Amino acid sequence: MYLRRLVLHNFRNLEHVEILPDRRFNILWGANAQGKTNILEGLYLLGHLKSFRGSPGSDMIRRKMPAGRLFAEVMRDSVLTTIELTFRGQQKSARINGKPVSKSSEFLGLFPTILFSPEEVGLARGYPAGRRALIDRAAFQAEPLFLERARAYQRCLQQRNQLLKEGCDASQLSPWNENLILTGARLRLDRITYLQRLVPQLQEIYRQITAGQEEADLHYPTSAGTEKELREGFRKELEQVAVQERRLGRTLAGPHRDDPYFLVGGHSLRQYGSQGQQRSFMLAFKTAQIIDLEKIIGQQPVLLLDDMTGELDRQRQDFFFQFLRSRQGQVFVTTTELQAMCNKGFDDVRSFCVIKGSLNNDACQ
Ligand SMILES: Nc1ncnc2c1ncn2[C@@H]1O[C@H](COP(=O)(O)OP(=O)(O)OP(=O)(O)O)[C@@H](O)[C@H]1O
Repeated sequence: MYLRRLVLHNFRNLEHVEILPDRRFNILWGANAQGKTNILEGLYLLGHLKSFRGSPGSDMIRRKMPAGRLFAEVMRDSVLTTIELTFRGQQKSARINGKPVSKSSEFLGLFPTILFSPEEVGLARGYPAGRRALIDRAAFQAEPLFLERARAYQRCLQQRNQLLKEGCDASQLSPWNENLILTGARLRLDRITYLQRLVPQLQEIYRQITAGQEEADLHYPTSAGTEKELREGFRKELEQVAVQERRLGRTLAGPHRDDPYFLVGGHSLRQYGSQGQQRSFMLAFKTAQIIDLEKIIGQQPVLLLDDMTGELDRQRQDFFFQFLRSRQGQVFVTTTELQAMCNKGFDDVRSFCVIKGSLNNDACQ
């Protein structure tokens, strides 16, 4: 699977950019704040329908313009599919092969991408929500059904929080408890199932990155079990916090509060990990995610690497670029240093110089 053509129109600072990428390695280069990451964001949006920057759709439209548009030609097993996203005000509409799409599930999965960005390195040290989101995004991509089930939990959680806020009585809350337990246990099981597949791979890669010097691990806070056991466990947690929940008016237990812990050498990465260990962990996580996704979907996802040079030292970069060379998939990487990136040993590299929201290879020579 690869991207054959990309058009970004009135998207962020890009007035009209058209890219005919190489099937393997593409470098988006230029000075700071020119629009390189905006192009990656457009690619990510076409795969995930969401920005990795957490921005609302209206932020994506070029300032003073009524609408922005992303268009891509995707080749998969010699079949061409066109995908298109249009942003107008707060509205976002999607098309596949020119036909409007009503359900996001029809669109998701057509253009699988995996992002590696410097911001993600901070997740190991940050709030639990970031670590949950990292795992969820990876799991949803491999198993789109997980996303539907996670949304069912979120909807139930919001309703239950609303009732708690309004000071409802126990009988009103009871059906919501049951639904929360059902959907919450399912969400925990989905996360645990995904991690059971991912973590052995992550451990192996971490060993390789550190030349066998260190071990990494990732634990989900609720112990694995059957769905029934997870339901019973969640029920007990809710019973324990029932009084406090009524006082504070919100749900205090459940998968929305779980804190997955990342470990290196048996110690918490968040509390004791060095910068280098955090970077290595994230590199191992992402590499494991790529390998897993390739196995699951039988296609190579497109990799989006946002300026990794500043985040990874030479040894880790060498490891990662060796891994990239060993696979066949398409890669887009942003950098301010073209030459450094060209020296990574790729045979086919196409570079695009980004200046003030336009492509201009001549001006960059
Ligand atoms: N909606 C928008 N309309 C116009 N310009 C925008 C919009 N959103 C962001 N920008 C501009 O896009 C530019 C940032 O682009 P981008 O994040 O792609 O930079 P970059 O080339 O990746 O830089 P760096 O190397 O610093 O990461 C900024 O100048 C910002 O003001």
